[in-house]
Amino acid sequence: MKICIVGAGAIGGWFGAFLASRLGEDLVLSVLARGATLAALRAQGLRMETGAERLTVRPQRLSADPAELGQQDLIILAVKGPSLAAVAPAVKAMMGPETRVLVAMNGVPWWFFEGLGGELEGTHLDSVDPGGAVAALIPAEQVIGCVVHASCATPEPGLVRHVMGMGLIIGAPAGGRPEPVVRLAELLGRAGFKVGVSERIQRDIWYKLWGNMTTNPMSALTGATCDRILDDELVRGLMTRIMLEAAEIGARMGCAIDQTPEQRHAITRSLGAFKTSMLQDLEAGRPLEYGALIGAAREIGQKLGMETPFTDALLGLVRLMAQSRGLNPAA
Ligand SMILES: NC(=O)C1=CN([C@@H]2O[C@H](COP(=O)(O)OP(=O)(O)OC[C@H]3O[C@@H](n4cnc5c(N)ncnc54)[C@H](OP(=O)(O)O)[C@@H]3O)[C@@H](O)[C@H]2O)C=CC1
Ligand SMILES: CC(C)(CO)C(=O)C(=O)O
Repeated sequence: MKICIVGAGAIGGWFGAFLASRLGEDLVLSVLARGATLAALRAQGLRMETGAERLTVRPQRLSADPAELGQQDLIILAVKGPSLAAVAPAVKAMMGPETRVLVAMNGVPWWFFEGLGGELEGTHLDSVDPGGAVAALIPAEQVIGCVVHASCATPEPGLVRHVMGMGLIIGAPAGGRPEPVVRLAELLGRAGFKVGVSERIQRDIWYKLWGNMTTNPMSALTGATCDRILDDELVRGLMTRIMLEAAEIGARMGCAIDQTPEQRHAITRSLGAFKTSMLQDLEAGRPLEYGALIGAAREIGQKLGMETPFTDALLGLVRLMAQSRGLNPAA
């Protein structure tokens, strides 16, 4: 099987290292990378620290040019939201009619309303895919959605630090249990991931977003780890207000959440002191992915005619901070 990782950072590297080390010869692993990451992968291989284990795998093909990597059976797309539009043509270049693209990214994806049904079916979100360029290149029929329940970091290019979690939930935008999804779940399971198949993956995405849309921006704004954010009753209270808005949106669009914000806070709090990927980006001077994490919630609310004052305030703050630090372009 030919698998290509697009976005060989924390999550892409985590996928690549487990797949290559556990599936060995059944796999031809390619990595599309550039700059310092490509140089490090060429010089030292893909390295991962997971618990006490230190792994180094050697992907068979490494390139910044998708033409050199060729057509793939599976592409694992694990870039941050702000890189999506730039990388989509490279994904397209490696796709044939049977290729599946596993979208392992946080937030609302560009294909969210392709197959969900309900009043927003077919809706396009500019906060995620301005102008629809990504949707035109990567059709929803070839996408497999994915929720990642893990935490990883890249202390240096080509090195992944796996902090916790092996959980994946995957599913097709149109729902059900189509054969390619079931086969992929089996393959990922053989590589050591704990995989669930969802018959309505948008619900799982919305539920994960329910945590990330507050925790990630709050961590970037405050510089605090998740435990400290949730132990501060004023910050936690604001997060609760935002989550109540998102829960209402979810209920309207068929992604109802069967929990209270306090129950969700307790789950995140139990994970202890860790830095969200957005805080890691801030510290590394990289763009922040607020579009898919919180801009999308506001945009969906607007399309449903719902007011989201707390969500809007958090979006305004994190967006302005990112723009004033020169991390994201001014709108
Ligand atoms: N980290 C975590 O613990 C978790 C992250 N997630 C989500 O997973 C997704 C990926 O996050 P994460 O792995 O942390 O991100 P990283 O920033 O660690 O990795 C993204 C990678 O994409 C690469 N990339 C970006 N643009 C291009 C391009 N044009 N060509 C080639 N490579 C490119 C970057 O390379 P370069 O350095 O060259 O820009 C980088 O290596 C995000 O949506 C995140 O929210 C979900 C759960 C947990
Ligand atoms: C907070 C965490 C690790 C939750 O899984 C995450 O998704 C992120 O850092 O973006």
